[in-house]
Amino acid sequence: TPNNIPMGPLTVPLLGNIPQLIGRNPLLLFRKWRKQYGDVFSVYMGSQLLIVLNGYTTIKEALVARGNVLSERPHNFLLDKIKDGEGIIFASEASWKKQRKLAVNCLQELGFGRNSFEICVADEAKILIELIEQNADNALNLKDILTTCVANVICGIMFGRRFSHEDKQFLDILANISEDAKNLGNTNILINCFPFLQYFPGDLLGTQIILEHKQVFQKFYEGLYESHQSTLDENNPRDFMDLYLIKMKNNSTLSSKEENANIVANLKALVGDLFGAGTETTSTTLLWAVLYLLHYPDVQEKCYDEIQTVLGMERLPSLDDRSHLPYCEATILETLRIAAVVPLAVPHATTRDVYFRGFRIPKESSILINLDSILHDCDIFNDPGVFRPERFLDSSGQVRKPKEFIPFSCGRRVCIGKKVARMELFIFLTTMIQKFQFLPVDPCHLPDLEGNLGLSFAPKYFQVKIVRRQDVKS
Ligand code: HEM
Repeated sequence: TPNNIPMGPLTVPLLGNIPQLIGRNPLLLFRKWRKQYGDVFSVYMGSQLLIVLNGYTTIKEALVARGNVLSERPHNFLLDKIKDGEGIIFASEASWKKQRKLAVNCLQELGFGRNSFEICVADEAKILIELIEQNADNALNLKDILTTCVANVICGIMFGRRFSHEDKQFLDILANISEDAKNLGNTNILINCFPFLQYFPGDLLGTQIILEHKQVFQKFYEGLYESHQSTLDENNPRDFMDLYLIKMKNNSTLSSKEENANIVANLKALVGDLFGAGTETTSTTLLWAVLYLLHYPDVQEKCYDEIQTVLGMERLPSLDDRSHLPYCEATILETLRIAAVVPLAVPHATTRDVYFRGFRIPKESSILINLDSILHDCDIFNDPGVFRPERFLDSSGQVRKPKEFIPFSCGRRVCIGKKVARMELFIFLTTMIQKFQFLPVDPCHLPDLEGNLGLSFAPKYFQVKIVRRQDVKS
């Protein structure tokens, strides 16, 4: 290929590979193109070059050994419009380092990801059970209940409070996050290549809606910031917002209005990143877990039996039980693998020309980290399309995690919420399985295992029939 850029599928003038991708599942196309062009191939979105990296060895080398030059985030039209402050997820290298370090410090001080944090998760799991209980015996879409409970775990740490399941503003915020996660993937492609499409009447690509949501988020975070600022006690930080404000004040050399505005914009961006990333991903994984349990009732029964043997019906699961519930833990790992909720990670980029595996990755091209190519690699995971928790157990029945299992990515940009996500998945899922049996609404038509790919990979709308375990007829 010209200039040593990786090979890739044939392109159409002006549009690149957009015609092949629109309306298709890119993950399936990428599997095919990997076979044709190898672990490093090119895709063009209009004139924009995307380098797609596949396979464990290639991705590990790119993100760890070459992480210093391949961990930037790309700029694009829509992101630049959405962004106000820096945040972490889409921040570019210079401010990212500072923001990520600060966020990780604050979260660690608050016990995020440590066992002390478990109480927040366990309390929310009890509420989850009550809410499901109220709807047992009916056909139920679990999405809203799960999302609200997962979001409230993050709200506890970020804002020191939880929100009611009937709070209209909160529910709207969560619905907006979910809609954006779904739309951003598709909208991103076209609007970034052809920004003039934003002027087409009728909000053809849903760009306006994304920008309107941004205003709603800003108002929500603004309200929380103001209530924190006006009641801040520097010697007694209550939550992430307090800690961040105190740290920024102590670090600050200037006290100009401009700097204050900057701090507030960065705080809102950071809180938005943690709230968005922490809510959508974990609740979607739980939803996939329930969907797979419908398709694999034997797995559901094995999890239930294990919980019964170790905990019985009354004592709720805690993190200390994790090592005694290896089958349940393996079921969670298998869900993270097969569902691959963030299958293309978050796009990476380069700030200069980089030579990688004999190819040139030109400055400012986007790099897609195809985690799906690892999690569904048949050389690593036999029969990757089959849901089989046993693959994560060794011969003595203990959990065995291959080094290639990286649903949270790896290297400098590795997910900062992975410990907390694993904790939430364990407590929420085992508590639900202990109390309820999940059944298909129509046993002859199981809900689809195909998902929708946006920023995350989410199941299509489905309902489930829930029966209290004490009512299950043996
Ligand atoms: C099942 C749940 C989750 C999955 C599968 C997941 C997966 C990922 C992946 C694949 C990335 C991209 C890494 C890269 O660009 O190479 C990421 C980034 C990130 N995740 Fe998660 N995540 C989950 C939960 C969470 C939670 C609970 C939080 C926080 C509360 C969180 C916060 C973040 C942040 C802030 C980043 C950006 C890191 C950076 O750019 O430096 N995630 N996550």
